[in-house]
Amino acid sequence: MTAATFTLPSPAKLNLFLHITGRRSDGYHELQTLFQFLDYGDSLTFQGRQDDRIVLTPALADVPEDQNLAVRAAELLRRTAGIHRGVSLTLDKRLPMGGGLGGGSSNAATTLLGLNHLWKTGLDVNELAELGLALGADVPVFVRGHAAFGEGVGEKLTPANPPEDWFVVLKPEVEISTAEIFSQPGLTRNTPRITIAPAFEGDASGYRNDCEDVVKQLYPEVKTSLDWLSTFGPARLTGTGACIFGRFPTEAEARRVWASKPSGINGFVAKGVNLSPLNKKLTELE
Ligand SMILES: C[C@](O)(CO)[C@H](O)COP(=O)(O)OP(=O)(O)OC[C@H]1O[C@@H](n2ccc(N)nc2=O)[C@H](O)[C@@H]1O
Ligand SMILES: Nc1ncnc2c1ncn2[C@@H]1O[C@H](COP(=O)(O)OP(=O)(O)OP(=O)(O)O)[C@@H](O)[C@H]1O
Repeated sequence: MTAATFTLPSPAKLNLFLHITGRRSDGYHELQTLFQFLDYGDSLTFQGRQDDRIVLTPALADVPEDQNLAVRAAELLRRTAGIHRGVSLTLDKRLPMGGGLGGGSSNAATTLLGLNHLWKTGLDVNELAELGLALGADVPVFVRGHAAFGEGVGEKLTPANPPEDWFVVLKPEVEISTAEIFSQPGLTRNTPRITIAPAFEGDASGYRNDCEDVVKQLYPEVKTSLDWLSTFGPARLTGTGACIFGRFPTEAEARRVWASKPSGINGFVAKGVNLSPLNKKLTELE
């Protein structure tokens, strides 16, 4: 039975590595990346409505409601499924925006899966992932809900099982636009393609994030935070930044490092998970 009101997680992702292997004729970059989810993120509450309006509260500063990826996902699903139902969405935003944690993409995926459930739209996961891709390159991995090796612009996904380590995630106080980083002349775009075994279970620390050097040059705050976090263990940029993460085998070690961080820098401690908390919760609802 579909409950009238329910809440679903909208987790963060990390790019455990991010290689740029080329550029397509439309300017988009060909990537190879390893996505893993965090057991930390936003949440969305879904409540059916008597009318056909899609309403999101509270509003996000700087994002008009009709451009919010959750609202765009709801409209796209409704149009595709040819239905006329409404919904009230309540967004509990914890993830920093423009941080490389995929918050907007995750909100879109949670909305697609949540409304497929509420409206009994009956689309399968492949159809939902394809719809999601029209909203953003990171949406399909959140829809599928399994850690994955991503290729293309991130939409060709092979399930993976990297170690479920603990992470200290820091958000240096800068805003970084993905478009700005991908348009930098100094970005390397020729990393040789790698092959990883299906269901990769290895350690991503031998690989890198190709955006890191450019981001560190443009944003010294990111370099300072990375230099500090690297003194405790492997540390890296996620996506095009601004967030960086350090990897630790235990929660206790991650929390010890977190406790010693310089004042004035935000972030959180979270566990890396290969099954998305979203898909786990949906299974319980169904
Ligand atoms: C960096 C990643 O987070 C890695 O997971 C994603 O590839 C970002 O993908 P996304 O959120 O869909 O990116 P958007 O914010 O829509 O992209 C903004 C702009 O970045 C550039 N862009 C983005 C992704 C990509 N593979 N190549 C690009 O060149 C394009 O100019 C695009 O217009
Ligand atoms: N629901 C939403 N949550 C966050 N950002 C949104 C949302 N809807 C639209 N946006 C817009 O999308 C932009 C990117 O937000 P997001 O949090 O996904 O960035 P990101 O973490 O850098 O993502 P990525 O790693 O996919 O590049 C924001 O700056 C904002 O303008």
